[in-house]
Amino acid sequence: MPSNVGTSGQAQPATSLAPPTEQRPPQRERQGSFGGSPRVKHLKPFNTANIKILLLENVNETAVKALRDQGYQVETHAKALSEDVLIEKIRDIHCIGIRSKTKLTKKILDAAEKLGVIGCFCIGTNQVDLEYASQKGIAVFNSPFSNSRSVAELVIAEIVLLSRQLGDRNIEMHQGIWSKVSANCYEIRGKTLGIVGYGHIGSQLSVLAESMGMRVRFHDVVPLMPLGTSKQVGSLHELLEISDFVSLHVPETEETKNMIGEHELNKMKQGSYLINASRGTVVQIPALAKALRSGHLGGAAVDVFPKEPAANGKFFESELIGCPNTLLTPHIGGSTEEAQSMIGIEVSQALIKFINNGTSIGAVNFPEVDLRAIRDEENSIRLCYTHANVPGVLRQITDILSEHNVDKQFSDSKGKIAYLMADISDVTPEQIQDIYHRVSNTPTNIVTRVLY
Ligand SMILES: NC(=O)c1ccc[n+]([C@@H]2O[C@H](COP(=O)([O-])OP(=O)(O)OC[C@H]3O[C@@H](n4cnc5c(N)ncnc54)[C@H](O)[C@@H]3O)[C@@H](O)[C@H]2O)c1
Ligand SMILES: O=C(O)[C@H](O)COP(=O)(O)O
Repeated sequence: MPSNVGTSGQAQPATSLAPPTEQRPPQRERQGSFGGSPRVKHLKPFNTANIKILLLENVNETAVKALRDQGYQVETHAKALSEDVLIEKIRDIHCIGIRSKTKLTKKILDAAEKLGVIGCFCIGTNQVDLEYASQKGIAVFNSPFSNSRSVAELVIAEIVLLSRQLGDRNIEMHQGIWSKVSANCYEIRGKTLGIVGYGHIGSQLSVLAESMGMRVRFHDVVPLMPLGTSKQVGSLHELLEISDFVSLHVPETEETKNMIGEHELNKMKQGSYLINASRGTVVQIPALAKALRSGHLGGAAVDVFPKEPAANGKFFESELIGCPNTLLTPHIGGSTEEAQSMIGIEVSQALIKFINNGTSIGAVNFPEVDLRAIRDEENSIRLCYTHANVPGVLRQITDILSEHNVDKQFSDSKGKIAYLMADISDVTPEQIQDIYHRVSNTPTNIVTRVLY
């Protein structure tokens, strides 16, 4: 991170921690003063123009604008970058924004010398090595539900399209073939929709499907409140056996990889349909292709694939190409103007709060810590300390801060790391340097930042 946003134990020059007042950006904004409420300090890094942000995969303009408005240097790319280029680019940046295509592996994260925060401008975070990111003190944010409605609406459309074989009729018409059929075409009213994974998308889909007259049953690994008249069933197999449509809405995890293979497809009803808008690895594609070609399944809609092309215009290949009544879409479940705009706003705000204030609320891999606003005093600072979650750390920090006036402090842990925020008042530039130096040299230090 930039000058006053120290990284792994390396002491920063005194000037970067305590710049002369006239060099500071306009950082003091007054809060509305109902009944004389206290003034709050608007924390900002010393020189926001030092903060370099790399946004890939056509992250929405709402985010680009919000981040540029902060004064950060923002570089944008419409596509994902190749591994080699990414390794070069990531070396020097403080924050990266990606969508579902960019894989932030251990190898890539190791190349990132200054990276402090990652924004996934989507729901899924499986493309990031979250555990390794936390070990390196890199916080990861996403947008947990801004595109859920878009995915649910797409699935509703697909249910209707599949049960009327509209994909195939449309292809035929474009080939000049008139083929008016009603055999094996159905209304969706009264049919059973089986939802696997009843989270943000699954539950939204449940409400929409019931409003179309469907009967909804779902399977989830945790007991959840059924919406409307839907019901949770005891097992995946039970759901597969009773459903006319099965729609998958689980995250990519070790448990969901290859969750739907030959055995599961055989459990599904003759002529039923499978929809996958979750992650490509959840379904075994050769087994699905076989079930479609044999006529055991009546059709499928697939939006996500184990291997997806890196960019528009690149070649796509799959065993599903040419299968009967099979709708293939290029991972567009969340690709609507509304969703992308909301995601841009939500994730950029989380990144700004983390960079400027240290707030980790909403991070997927980090303890969630926040403090109320810091007092608007010239010599007050905020210490943000990411450290190994081992006994005795707080005692060391208390020792270091014991000579100072700690206004407030909060810390929390998640797995192997912990995160502490402390607001300290009446500190001189020399004392700030000393605090930074001593905290960042503790043996448990991962990242120490001082904000003012
Ligand atoms: N196609 C797209 O463009 C698109 C868009 C958004 C999200 N997604 C994918 O959809 C997934 C689901 O999104 P969401 O917002 O509903 O997530 P969510 O976290 O709100 O819900 C996921 C649900 O799956 C359940 N679950 C986890 N493991 C399970 C298992 N083994 N068996 C059954 N249930 C299990 C969880 O308990 C949870 O209720 C995301 O993780 C993402 O990968 C795809
Ligand atoms: O995880 C998600 O939100 C979806 O898979 C959408 O990803 P995208 O932003 O790459 O379209």
